[in-house]
Amino acid sequence: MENVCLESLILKLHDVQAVKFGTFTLKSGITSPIYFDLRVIVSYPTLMNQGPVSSLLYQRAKDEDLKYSSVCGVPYTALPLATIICSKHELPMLIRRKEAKDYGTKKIIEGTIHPGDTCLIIEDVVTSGSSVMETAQVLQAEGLKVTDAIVLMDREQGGGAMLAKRGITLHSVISISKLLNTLFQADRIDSSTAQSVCRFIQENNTYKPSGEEEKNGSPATKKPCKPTELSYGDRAQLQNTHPLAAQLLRLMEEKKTNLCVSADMTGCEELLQLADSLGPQMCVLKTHVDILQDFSPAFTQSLRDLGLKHNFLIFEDRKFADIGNTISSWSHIVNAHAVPGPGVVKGLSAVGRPLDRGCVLIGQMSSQGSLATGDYTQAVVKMAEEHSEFVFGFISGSKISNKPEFVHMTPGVQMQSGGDGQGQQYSTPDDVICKKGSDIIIVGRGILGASDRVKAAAEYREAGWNAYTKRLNTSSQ
Ligand SMILES: O=c1ccn([C@@H]2O[C@H](COP(=O)(O)O)[C@@H](O)[C@H]2O)c(=O)[nH]1
Repeated sequence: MENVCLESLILKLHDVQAVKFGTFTLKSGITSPIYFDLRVIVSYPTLMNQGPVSSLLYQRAKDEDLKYSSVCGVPYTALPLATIICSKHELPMLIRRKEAKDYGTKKIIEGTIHPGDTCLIIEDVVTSGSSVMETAQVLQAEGLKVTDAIVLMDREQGGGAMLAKRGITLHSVISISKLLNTLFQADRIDSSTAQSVCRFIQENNTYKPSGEEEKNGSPATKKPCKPTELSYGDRAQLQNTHPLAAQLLRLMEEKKTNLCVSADMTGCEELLQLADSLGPQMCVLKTHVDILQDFSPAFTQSLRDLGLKHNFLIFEDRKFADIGNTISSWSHIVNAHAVPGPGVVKGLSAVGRPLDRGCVLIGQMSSQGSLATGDYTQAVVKMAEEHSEFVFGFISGSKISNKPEFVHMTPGVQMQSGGDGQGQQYSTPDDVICKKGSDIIIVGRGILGASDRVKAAAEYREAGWNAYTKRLNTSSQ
């Protein structure tokens, strides 16, 4: 099924308000942040007919190579869809009545029934799967076989698993994940709406597997709703992305690197040589200039020149935690603890913003026993969101904000997990980027301690990038 076609259908469904976001009370009494009203599509003939709905439903059955002799739409919304499919492809149709007539034939199924034949069910939206099941039972009572159902929109709330348990395979044209991703990427919804819908879907699964199934894995278990991961390049283009974060994400995509080298050394010359030799491998060079014994303003200029030469940003890891009237204005990125309160960000921003600098807040630390956890980390995320004109990301062990405009940078990375015996805790590039959802690996001694630093940096770069592409590929769709 062509993606472009699917995406254009999703946008059209949103245009005609067949998909709505807000607060809706469902038949069950549950409050949902999303509502589907596909009944409206009957008023849009191009959407129904030449438009993609009926053709995509038919195509889905074709893609699965399903064998069936008749088609039955679940009343009422799917009735006209089944009609279009059957008339276009010259297939016999069956109509299920909601109530049997109390006169004449008293039939509940209209059309010619050939017991033993297979009937394909068509449905507009599936939540629990009960409507598909009711129709299947009526058809089965007439001697028909029902093995598959095609649905335009699967809410991914357990309908597929329930039907699978009863021998019916559900094939969906649009998954909720695909819908959310398409609308998000088209700027129709923001990331917090996408996240809240996902949460709702995950927390409101209608299928309760039996104890035995839980042990053995429930039938047709799907990947949970999860918005598709945006690439670094896509995130650079988001409206809310800070200009410095956009520059960083763009250069990461271009250079294919998410490696930040932590240049913890005491001599300017050695540091400049390192920056020059590792420049092609990294997106950021992190410094601790307070440990440089021969620091001078000329050094910062040379470092900036190398940044331009190799297209990397400079991050001075000063970890400001004061009232905020001091800042190193020569580095692109600074970081701060949130402990002093928002004043630290305001102070740094007063100097840094006019120079197009940006700040990352320390949300978590890699050191053993760190107090930056739980509510503290959440408070840091809130502070970042409230000061996103200057704060564009975090130092953290994992992704701590779902907003794709924020960049996560993780220290404590080596090829083998473990520790340095002095409190530093190491995770691998794959753990940090793929499993924990961070964006940038910060590597110090893993590279500085290697006999061949260029080779080691290339290996970390490759490991970090592979973990990122793996993450992109394993996200839904
Ligand atoms: O939580 C934190 C915050 C910052 N760092 C800094 O990262 C590097 C890590 O160096 P390695 O040699 O790779 O251990 C270092 O500059 C720290 O100051 C951190 O480790 N943890």
